[in-house]
Amino acid sequence: MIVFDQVQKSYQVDGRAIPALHPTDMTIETGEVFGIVGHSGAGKSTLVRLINLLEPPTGGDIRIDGENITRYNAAELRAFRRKVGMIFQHFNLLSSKTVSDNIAFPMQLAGIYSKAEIRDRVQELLARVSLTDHATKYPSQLSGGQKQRVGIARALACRPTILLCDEATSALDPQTTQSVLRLLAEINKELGLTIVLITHEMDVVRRVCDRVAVMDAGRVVEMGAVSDVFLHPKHPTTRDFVFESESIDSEEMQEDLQKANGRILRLTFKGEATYQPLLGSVARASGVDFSILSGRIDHIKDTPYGQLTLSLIGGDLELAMSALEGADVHVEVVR
Ligand SMILES: Nc1ncnc2c1ncn2[C@@H]1O[C@H](COP(=O)(O)OP(=O)(O)OP(=O)(O)O)[C@@H](O)[C@H]1O
Repeated sequence: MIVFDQVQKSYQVDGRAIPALHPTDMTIETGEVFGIVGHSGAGKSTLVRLINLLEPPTGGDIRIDGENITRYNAAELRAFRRKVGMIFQHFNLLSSKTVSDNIAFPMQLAGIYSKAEIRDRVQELLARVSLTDHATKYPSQLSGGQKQRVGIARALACRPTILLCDEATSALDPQTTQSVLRLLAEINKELGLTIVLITHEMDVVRRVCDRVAVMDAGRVVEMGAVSDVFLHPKHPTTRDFVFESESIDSEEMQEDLQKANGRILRLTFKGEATYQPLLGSVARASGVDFSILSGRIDHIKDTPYGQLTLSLIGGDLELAMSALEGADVHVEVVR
């Protein structure tokens, strides 16, 4: 478990302390995939670099599995850093080394593994990231997705318990992004690794994360289960991210809604409710007429969900709303 207790970070610029992370409390559970989303400059990288103490905090305590890592001496810090792997947007591979040698590098640096151990571990990791046939290639001979797979294998070399991902899919096309995210989800499930993933795309959070923190101007402005934050965003920054990921233009949407008659509801179905033929029976029982203004069906990690924006006219609106809520549908009155 990673616990931030009033952790803060300021950078010294021209003799002045500029805050990048205001005092923050946060808990990341062991074995979860935790997303940190925010616009450029929000403080995401700073927050993640505090977890492996690449940046020391200017205040507060960071406890990992009960140990206050901010009090570590140099030797403890070296041992701790082996337990935290990191992957980067631009992969940061060594261009003069082969795929195998890139993966072996952190183990060689650690100086605690035998040659045979390193050789066996590299083979095992090549298989895990499906690059066995590319072992002797150099980074320049690989695609972006393959490079990131090397980055992941290298990060796993010393058997870390935490994997930090800094915009790991931002330089990849959508299809390659999906395959890298699938690999991360697989690693999380099979190795029980805690993954902390920074991104500026809510879609990445939706696909792989269990919980998410939304950052804005050096503060965590919203934090919770992805299904709660994604389906019921509260902070304007979160709403912007969700709308962006759903390609919704909020001004356009407002214009469209103004043209619709009656009461406007936004319904959110989750899990099994997503597939139930509910609207027809509710309309018949309550006598309301409805027209569909927008709708989508998708997944949050493995859970299906659907969202519908409806305008409702006539009939018994109260009855319709309570029937929907009784069927586990979240009902939000838009107008
Ligand atoms: N080494 C540094 N020295 C001074 N200021 C810094 C330093 N690193 C970051 N900052 C500042 O701290 C703030 C947060 O930066 P950070 O890199 O954590 O944001 P971010 O959300 O990761 O942004 P991006 O998505 O662009 O990487 C920014 O205002 C940035 O200019």
